[in-house]
Amino acid sequence: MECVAIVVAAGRGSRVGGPLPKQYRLLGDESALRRSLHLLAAHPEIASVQAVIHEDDRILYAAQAAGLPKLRPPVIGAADRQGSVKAGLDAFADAPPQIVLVHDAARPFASPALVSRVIAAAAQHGAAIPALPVSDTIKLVDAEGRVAATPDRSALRAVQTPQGFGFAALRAAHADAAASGAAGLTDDAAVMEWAGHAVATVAGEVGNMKLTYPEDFARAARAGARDDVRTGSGFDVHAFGPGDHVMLGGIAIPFERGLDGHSDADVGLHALTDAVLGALCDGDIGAHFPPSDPQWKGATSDRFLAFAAARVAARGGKIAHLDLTLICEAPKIGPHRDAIRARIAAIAGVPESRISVKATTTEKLGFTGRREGIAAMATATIRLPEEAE
Ligand SMILES: Nc1ccn([C@@H]2O[C@H](COP(=O)(O)OP(=O)(O)OP(=O)(O)O)[C@@H](O)[C@H]2O)c(=O)n1
Ligand SMILES: C[C@](O)(CO)[C@H](O)COP(=O)(O)O
Repeated sequence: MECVAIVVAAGRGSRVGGPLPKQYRLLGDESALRRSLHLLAAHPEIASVQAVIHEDDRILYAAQAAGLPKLRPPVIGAADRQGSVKAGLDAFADAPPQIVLVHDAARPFASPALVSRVIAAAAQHGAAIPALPVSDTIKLVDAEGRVAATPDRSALRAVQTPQGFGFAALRAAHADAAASGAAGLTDDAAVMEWAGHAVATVAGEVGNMKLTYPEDFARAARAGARDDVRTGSGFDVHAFGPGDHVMLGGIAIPFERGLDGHSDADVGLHALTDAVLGALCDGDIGAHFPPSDPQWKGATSDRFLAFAAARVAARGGKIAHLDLTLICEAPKIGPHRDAIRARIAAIAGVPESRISVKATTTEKLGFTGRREGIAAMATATIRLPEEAE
């Protein structure tokens, strides 16, 4: 069952104000839009992601989308959210998927678990939205602000995105609503209700706030400060054997020997993979890629680090920093340091400015000093959302 996602990001953020639309403002080191795109693009059940943007934001968007997988070219939105969602749906007309999620760029803190919950419920019920019980008493007021009624709070819910739907039903509902001039439908569930469909609810998340007012950015900063920051370490050794190059940090370095190993023996990428898995408390490289399994014989080690990085992303986390130390008398690492940093950055999907590569000898002492092999130590720092607990 193919599932795609639409991220609506064409709003102007007038209630927040400021020189940049709110979805492009930085929250720590990333914008709300990039966080929302990353959440969906990294999710294993989502095939592709369609962003809907304002025509004035093409350059801003390109910077935020850089390097993210599964993104389709953006489409231009409309004057209201309802019209922007319709533009996103129309972009899939040629190859309609079964399920579509619609998510606000302005909700950057949804978790991968919530995405999975909505997809499962949408597949089962045809329409599903995250909902939370309300804790305030809600009043209906008249035009003068006088209380007209107090609805029964136990039946009220505050609803969020991502919202999930059968694609064909949502597209038809939006088309009919637009043709009938039905306006003021502030979420996609309301469009489906208008068209006569039942909508199921799943548990929402307290942390899945929408950035609507200036104060929400201060709240978001406090939430970010509660991220679960973890460090992992990794260590690996491979002995020299016959060959004319060694693989180190994902690049081939010409040398008078090779490194022995079941895979390509890239001792640097192995140490980094274990460091990332260690930070996740997710076993080690041997548990995920057993040397006894013939399919890993001769494998290039970039897949091991990419796998570990994907496990961080699947938990809604990010790699904040990788630090690799290569220990050998030869080959000389210095001339290759920049190439190694660039390669590790590309494999792990982390900016190069967050990758450190160092080298040292053991002053001719021990097995590395006797030029019997190469050792590598690594440290990884990752940030997981608080919900990951
Ligand atoms: N014409 C619009 C209006 C809104 N949105 C998107 O819908 C989401 C929820 O809307 P809201 O929080 O109201 O954003 P804005 O419309 O930008 O905010 P404001 O009403 O304060 O201008 C946001 O990700 C916003 O970018 C959109 O794609 N197209
Ligand atoms: C879709 C939504 O986020 C669900 O709570 C909300 O309705 C969007 O409202 P907005 O006025 O467009 O921000």
